[in-house]
Parts: sequence; structure tokens; C-alpha cells
Amino acid sequence: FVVLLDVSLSNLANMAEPEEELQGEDGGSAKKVQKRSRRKKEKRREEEPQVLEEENQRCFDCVLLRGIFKLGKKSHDVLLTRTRLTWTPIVPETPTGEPCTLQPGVVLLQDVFAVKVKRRRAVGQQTGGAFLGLALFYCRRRGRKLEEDTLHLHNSSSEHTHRWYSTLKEQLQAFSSRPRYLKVFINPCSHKKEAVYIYREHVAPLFKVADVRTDITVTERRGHALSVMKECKLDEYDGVVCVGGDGSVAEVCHAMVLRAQLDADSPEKPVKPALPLGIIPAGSTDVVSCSVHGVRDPPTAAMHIVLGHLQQVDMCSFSSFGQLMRFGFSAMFGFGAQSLARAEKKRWMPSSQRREYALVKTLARLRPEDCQISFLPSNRTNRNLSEQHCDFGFGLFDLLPFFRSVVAVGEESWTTIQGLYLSISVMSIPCLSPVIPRGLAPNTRLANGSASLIAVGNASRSEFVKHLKRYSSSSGQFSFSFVETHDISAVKIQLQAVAGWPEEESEEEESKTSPIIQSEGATCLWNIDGELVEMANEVLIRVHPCLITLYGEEVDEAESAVSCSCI
Ligand SMILES: Nc1ncnc2c1ncn2[C@@H]1O[C@H](COP(=O)(O)OP(=O)(O)OP(=O)(O)O)[C@@H](O)[C@H]1O
Repeated sequence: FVVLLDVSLSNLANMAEPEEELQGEDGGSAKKVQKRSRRKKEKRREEEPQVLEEENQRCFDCVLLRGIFKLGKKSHDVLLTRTRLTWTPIVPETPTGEPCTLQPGVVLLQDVFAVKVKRRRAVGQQTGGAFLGLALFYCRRRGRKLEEDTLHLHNSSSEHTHRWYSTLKEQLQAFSSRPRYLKVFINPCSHKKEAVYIYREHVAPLFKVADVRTDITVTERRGHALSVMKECKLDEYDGVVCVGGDGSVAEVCHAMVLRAQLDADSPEKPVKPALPLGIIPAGSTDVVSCSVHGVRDPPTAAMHIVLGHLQQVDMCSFSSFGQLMRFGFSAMFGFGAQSLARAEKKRWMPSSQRREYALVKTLARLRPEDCQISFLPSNRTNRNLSEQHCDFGFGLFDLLPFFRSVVAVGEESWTTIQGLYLSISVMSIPCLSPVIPRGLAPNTRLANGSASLIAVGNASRSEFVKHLKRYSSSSGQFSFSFVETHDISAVKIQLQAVAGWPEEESEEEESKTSPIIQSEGATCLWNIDGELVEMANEVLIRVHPCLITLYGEEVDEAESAVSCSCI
């Protein structure tokens, strides 16, 4: 590499010499020549890093090994570089001149997650056996899905096989983000109680092939993952994995941030966990998993983990009167929380039926909430400020006068809106799902340092249904006069009058026009990451840019698999 670099630099230096001579010969047009020469030099200076980069790449991609292997029944010329393995069929010329039907092929090492030596063994034989060659385990993309595939390279020479095996192993070990030891949490009660089965069938075999060791906790109750996370020796692991639905994911994320705060002795300020989190979807909606994988598919999720694909993700803190409630990705108040509350009361129903029942019933009893929303619009200045002031206090908000639209406090400009709202959502990730491929919050990204505030004002039932329907069709869900969206870095939502939440039994008698007003200090229900959370009537949500690292990638749109039949 050094030699090549030296050669390319000296070539560049030699190229410069004739020009210097030209300048000296023609004194009359010296200025013009000087100008031309300056321009050429500038151009060369611009091109230099590019030339070096190309040389660098060529050198990086120089052949490490070359040998003959059989792929299927035919011999191939196989080349290994630092980035790829390529094979070309070796075809002897035939007297009839028949064209070769075999194609050359390539697999990138970034997609290879394991290499194994193949031996011929008799039934029951545990060790030894004649060498057959190598098996390369790699991942293939099919749309958003990542699928496992195997390349068999046959050569019975032990020396040849060993040389290739150790070189390939060495190259794969250079991928530093790939985990070797993982802490795994499985929620056996998620959705259809299939999380343990999903892990055993789709994830454990892949981890075994990729030589990833695991320490598994099957959670026994709500909060179990949090208590284990508080005490376990995290520095032994390379990552954490959660097998479950959005509620389990939110609990593990919350636990990881709290643990990082504890370790850093930072009681006020959220601290980014050192370990990444992998999510194996086993819930009913799985929007967090879908937002970083683009598909709800456990093998794809496991593949992102073994290949060490890392994605930074923004998170929110939810607090009330200075007290942190939890960290999470999304919160819904109004319609989203009311329908979840109704669904939770019918846990005995099959999940799709339960959701449809809850949606239809909540639509039938649609009622707005009187709220005041104060938000800090997201921009670079505000984002920096929000990073600095990420304590959970309400100091700044206490200074907000009522009914003002824009209030400047220091350098922060808070905007306040007030009225009747059918639904208020705050999402720091797009919340993709197969039903809503572009997500509940298509205007936000995984790591843009802001969240989407979607406030749906009071409207007729039919207008509200139109707005909801447009989520699953294409777009235009926000182009209604009663819908407002804002990119925010913080928001405070204050319920002005608390409407009672009548018991299901008495719902039939519930008045259609006059909600029961309760006394001050009563709590209200929120849907936070698919979990029903009771909070005081004042909630502060702050965005914490890139607070967590998830195994996955940035995804624009999820693969659409099913359509929602309920509305
Ligand atoms: N053994 C357990 N028994 C009961 N609850 C548990 C157990 N383990 C974890 N939990 C809790 O169950 C809650 C819900 O989990 P999760 O979101 O995985 O399932 P789900 O609600 O069925 O899925 P989804 O949110 O996709 O509908 C989490 O808050 C978690 O803390």
C-alpha cells in the first residue's frame, strides 16, 4: 500500500514539471500561463484524494487467496479479496465449441456471517472425518427480507481447506460490530404466546451457526426485564436482544437507558446505553421492529443482529410534574389511548377481533378532549438546547402564560395551541407496520433528532374516519383543516377538563353529549408504545436524539402484507 501510494504521488509530481518549464519560456503571456497553471494545480489538488482513494480501494481489494473449488459438480476458479469472494467456472474447450451455461458469481463478505469446515462423517461419528471443503453462510436480500443461504466450496485437500478457512475467519472477525455474546429477554406472554417458539425456531439456529453465545431470561412478570437489567453484568455482553411485542421492547429500552444513567451516575440526564438492542418481533403490531427492519420477520431481525447492522434511534422521555414515567418511542392520547383501553378490557378475544371491536366502539363513542398543547418546534438551535436541558423539570413551562400562541423563553420559542382534540400523537420514529407501510408518522426519521406531533382537532365522525383511512391507502392523511402536524423537540400536553372513563358495563347508558367531568388531579390514560399508562393531566415529552442503538437500518417504507379490514 505504501509503495503504491508513493508511486501515485511521484506520478503526480512528475506530471507537474513540464508546466513549470512552460512558464519560464514565454515571458509575455506569463500572467495567463500562471493563471492556467494555478487552475490546473487546483484541479489536481481536487483530484488527488480521489486518485488516492481509488488506489487505496484497489489495494484493499487485492487478491488474498486464489484456488480451485468445486461448486456443485463443476470446478471453479475462486478468488478471495478483503471485501468479496468471486467464482468463475473453469470450462475446457470442447471440440464442438458448446457455449458454457455456468455463470460466475460473487458474495460480499459483509453479507457472510459464518464459515465452517465440511467433513464426511459416518452416522454417530462426532469427530474427525475426511475433508470435503468449506460452507459459507451468508444473507441474501429479497425485498426487505434477509434470507439465509449457503455456498458449498468443495476441495478434499486439508491444507487447502484450512488455509481458506483461517483466512476467511480472520476477515469475518474484522467486522467489529458483530456480537459474540448477547443478553436475551423473551416475553413468553407476548401476543399469541409464541415468543419462545419464535426464538427457538427462527433465531437460536442462526445464532448457533454464527457462533453467537446467549444468556437467556424468560420474563416471568411485567418489570422483570427491568430488574434483571439493573443488576446484570452488562460489560460481559456485546448486545441485548428482546423477543416480544412493542411493550416488551419499550420496557427493555427504558431499562437500558436507566441502567446507563445509573452507571454514569447521572440521575437527571438520560445517558445513551453502550450496548445495541436487537428486536425479534413476537407481538401483534411490532412497530419498532418494523421501523428498523421494514418487515415483521424474525429471521430478518436475527440476521441484522448477527451481521451487526447498527442504526441510531431517537427516543422520548415521558414525565409528569418533574417525575420521569418512562422512556419510549411513541405516545397517543385521545382516540389511540381510548381504543387501547377498550381492547385491553377484552383480552380474552382473539387479537384482530379485539382490535376491530375496540376501534369500532371507540369510533361510535368518539369524544374530543379539551387540551392545551405547548411545543418547542424542532430546528438546529432548539435541538441543541433540548439536548442541554434534558432534565425532567418543568421550570420553563411554569413561565408559560396561558392562551399565548408563541412564547419566547430565553432562546427557546414555545408555541401554544388550545382546543378540543380527538387525538394527539407524538412519535420519535415513523412507526411503520405492514398495515401502514409509510408509518403513523411518515414525516419523522429514526435519527433526525425530532418527533412528529400530530394533533387531530374536533371533527365529525365521518371526517375523522376519512383521515384514519388515508393512513393505510397512500397519503394525504394530514391534508384536513382539523389536522395539524409539527416537528418538535419537546411538547407539553395539559388536559384542561378531565372527562370520566365510564366502566364498560355502564357504557350502554353513557350519555352521547355530556362527558363526566372529574375533579382536578385525576389521571388520564395514554397509549405509550402500545401499553396503557395512567398519567397526571400534565405530561411533558422530550426528544433525546440518538439515545439508543438498535440492530437494523433506516427504512423508508415497510413491506405491505395485510390490509386493515376494520374501517
Ligand atoms: N411473563 C409475563 N407475564 C405477563 N406480562 C409480562 C411477562 N413478561 C413481560 N410482560 C409484560 O407484558 C407487557 C406486554 O408485552 P408485549 O408488548 O411483548 O406483548 P403484547 O402486548 O401482547 O404485544 P403487542 O404490544 O404487540 O400487542 C410488557 O409490558 C411486559 O413488561
